[in-house]
Amino acid sequence: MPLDPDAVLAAIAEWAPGRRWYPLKGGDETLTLEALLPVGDDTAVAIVRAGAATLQVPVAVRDEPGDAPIGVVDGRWLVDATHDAEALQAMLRPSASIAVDGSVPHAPTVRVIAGEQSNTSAIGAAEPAWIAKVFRVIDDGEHPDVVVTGALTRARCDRVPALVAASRATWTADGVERSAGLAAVSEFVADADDAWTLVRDDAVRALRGQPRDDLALDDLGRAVAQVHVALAETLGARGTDQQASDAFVATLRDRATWARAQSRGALAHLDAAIDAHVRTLDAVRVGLVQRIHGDLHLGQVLRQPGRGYLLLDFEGEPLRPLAERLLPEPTERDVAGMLRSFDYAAGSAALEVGVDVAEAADWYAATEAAFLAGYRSVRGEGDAALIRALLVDKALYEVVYEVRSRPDWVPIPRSSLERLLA
Ligand SMILES: Nc1ncnc2c1ncn2[C@@H]1O[C@H](COP(=O)(O)OP(=O)(O)O)[C@@H](O)[C@H]1O
Ligand SMILES: O=P(O)(O)O[C@H]1O[C@H](CO)[C@@H](O[C@H]2O[C@H](CO)[C@@H](O)[C@H](O)[C@H]2O)[C@H](O)[C@H]1O
Repeated sequence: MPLDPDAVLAAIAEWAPGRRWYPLKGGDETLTLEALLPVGDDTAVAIVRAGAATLQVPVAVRDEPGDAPIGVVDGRWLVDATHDAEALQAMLRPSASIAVDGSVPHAPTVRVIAGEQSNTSAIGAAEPAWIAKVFRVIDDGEHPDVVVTGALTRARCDRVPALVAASRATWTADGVERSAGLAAVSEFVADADDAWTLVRDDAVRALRGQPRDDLALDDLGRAVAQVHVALAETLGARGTDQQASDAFVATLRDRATWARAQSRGALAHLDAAIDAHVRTLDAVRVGLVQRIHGDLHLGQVLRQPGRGYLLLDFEGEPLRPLAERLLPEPTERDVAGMLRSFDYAAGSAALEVGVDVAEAADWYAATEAAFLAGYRSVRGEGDAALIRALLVDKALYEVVYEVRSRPDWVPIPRSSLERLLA
């Protein structure tokens, strides 16, 4: 039975603003339906316009609400198709409006992973198991996660889960043809530990003087460097001339301006220090640029017994426009991202233990040294002045991220900035 577009949109408009992945937090935007792409019986992908964002909402009609009901349409349940094995796999197969590169082994059941995600990921209990990441905010053009993970998979780099398949849709909105990536399916890394938990717990134990395991963070440094080498080999690296270097540095200045405007006063006491920092950017130079991770932090890293550390989620920073996230960047940005994450682990551990973050200084220094030693064993870690500028850049971004998402954590990046800018 064809779905009634008006009824589908009405149900989605009620439900979507309450989802973690919903990008606009005001809640009073008018949603419009750009397309409803059928992908089988009673299943469709709704392409929804919400403010400046385009959202993907896969839906199915069922007799029962299941564990992810959206609303009632024509007396039946409209459900979130990412939670439904049959419907999810229908959208991972080619259809009239959806092209799929690769093929996904059949899974009798799927399980959506819980947590604070920008997208929705479901594990398919197939042989071998896979994880499908369904992008929620979609945009025209290549999806960075698909481009980068695809290149690393083709290069047989085992520091990322292999890309199994990727889907993209084409539709027409207001007479204009649009085409965007919808989902990426990757090898599921079983029995893996999340590196944020490992490293943060290690910081807590260090602050409490408790016995600790060796986390072998030199292997994490090697993993990041191996990914950088593989990306340069597959997608290319190029030198920058003065003009390109200046243009990059200008983006750091713009980001500082953006962060000040978006930080709801959280950076007001650092006004003079940020001004002084912005002036020092004149001396910063960028050498090589290439595709990088772009939002590297410990939450994007898994450790699998016997395999070591692996990197996930090459989408770049979710608060940045997609076009910017596709640009080549200095690898120093990823090195700085990981160092910021160690500092976050220290800040979060200090909050838990109830001590000043200064007490974690030795832990931080040893953690940074292990990571950088591993990185350096594969390739040079880069330009120190650029890394410092990118540490500040990331901490400024993090203040905005925390103001919007986790106000209790604003003090973590803000106290880092106070130290970095002192
Ligand atoms: N290939 C994988 N194998 C095992 N777990 C994974 C895999 N990919 C993602 N995960 C888990 O899913 C979480 C979210 O994945 P991620 O790609 O970071 O999504 P998002 O962009 O929505 O944050 C990760 O932190 C990790 O715990
Ligand atoms: O994982 P995402 O791509 O959605 O990244 C966003 O959320 C991250 C938090 O989940 C945020 O990372 C910040 O918090 C981490 C601890 O939770 C910390 O390890 C990172 O260093 C810190 O930047 C990331 O900035 C944001 O883009």
